[in-house]
Amino acid sequence: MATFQSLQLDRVALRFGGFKALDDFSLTIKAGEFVSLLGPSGCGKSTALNCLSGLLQISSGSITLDDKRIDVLPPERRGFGMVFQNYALFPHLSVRRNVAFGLEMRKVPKAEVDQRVERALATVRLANQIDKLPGQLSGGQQQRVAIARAVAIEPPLVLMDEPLSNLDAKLRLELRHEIKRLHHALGLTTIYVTHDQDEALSLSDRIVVMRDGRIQQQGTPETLYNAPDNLYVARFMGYRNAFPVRMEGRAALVGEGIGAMRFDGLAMPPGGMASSLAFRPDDVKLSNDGIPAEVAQVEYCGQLWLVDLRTADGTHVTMETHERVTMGERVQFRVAPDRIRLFADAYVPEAG
Ligand SMILES: Nc1ncnc2c1ncn2[C@@H]1O[C@H](COP(=O)(O)OP(=O)(O)OP(=O)(O)O)[C@@H](O)[C@H]1O
Repeated sequence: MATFQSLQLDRVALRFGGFKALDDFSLTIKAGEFVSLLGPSGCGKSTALNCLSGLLQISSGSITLDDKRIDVLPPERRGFGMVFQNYALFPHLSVRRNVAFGLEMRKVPKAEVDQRVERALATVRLANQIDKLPGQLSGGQQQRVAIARAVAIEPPLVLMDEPLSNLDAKLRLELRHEIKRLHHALGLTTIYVTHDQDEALSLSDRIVVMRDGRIQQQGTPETLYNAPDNLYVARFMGYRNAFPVRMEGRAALVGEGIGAMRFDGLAMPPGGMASSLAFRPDDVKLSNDGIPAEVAQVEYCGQLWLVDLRTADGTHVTMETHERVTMGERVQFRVAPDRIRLFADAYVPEAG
């Protein structure tokens, strides 16, 4: 496997006409890391990946691999492995020939090509499908061929653009485990684009949350999950209960009048001004002396119930619980102060 110490993007920008799809994008990736770019559709994830691969030419800034400037090189000279959402296999070539293709392009001797193809296919557990055509394989198997093709060239970096999006839920989970296993087994440095919070959390050493072509926050999955910097990142991390907030002394108030929810003992955001508040459904607990609410809706999800609670002033709070509740029931709930985040940024209703 080709090795390096670090890959650095320094103030990279990419403009399509007057539109900045990527702006002031700086990121350092160490060898062996698994880094996810996470964000909604159109935030610039694929653009960032394509700038790395060389499919897009950056407008300004630089990309360096150790001390070598690579943004000036064409894609084939960068030599990164790529895995796309739509597999991008040659339909008329066998699995063996698909995986061999990149090696043949690099003029690797035939005996070594055979060896490396077989090894790569064994790694993704497809050794017994080597002579099939892509059309004779399931979606999950085709994506494993694409992964084998990417790793067979032993690249310094593997770039994956939503590789699991076209698969059904069960296969997605299976292949997610497979990607994690491969990453550890091969020590692959991987940059992974996704809009799926669970994928990013389960796979990554580090997550980079993007918005409008810029980095909002980067950190370990635990940091982003437990301490998002702002409401935008929080929503991506599952803080489904988000509200505008009013401070009265040290108390945070959500809603109006006597039905307002009151939270005490919360940590203020840096700067000391709070405009919004958020917490996750799994941090809402039923309690005998909490905030009164009525159960407005219950969804059974197998392991738990997803419950829509309506407070006295009509505010809706989503709770995940293992306790059975019924529609119309009157309950009380609590959220531990250390599970509630106050943010400086203003509350905006979620799009869609
Ligand atoms: N060739 C292009 N010409 C003009 N604008 C483009 C082009 N390619 C992408 N864009 C715009 O750049 C922005 C970022 O696109 P990009 O594909 O990187 O987003 P993304 O986060 O990967 O989204 P998705 O998850 O939908 O693929 C979008 O607003 C998109 O419309």
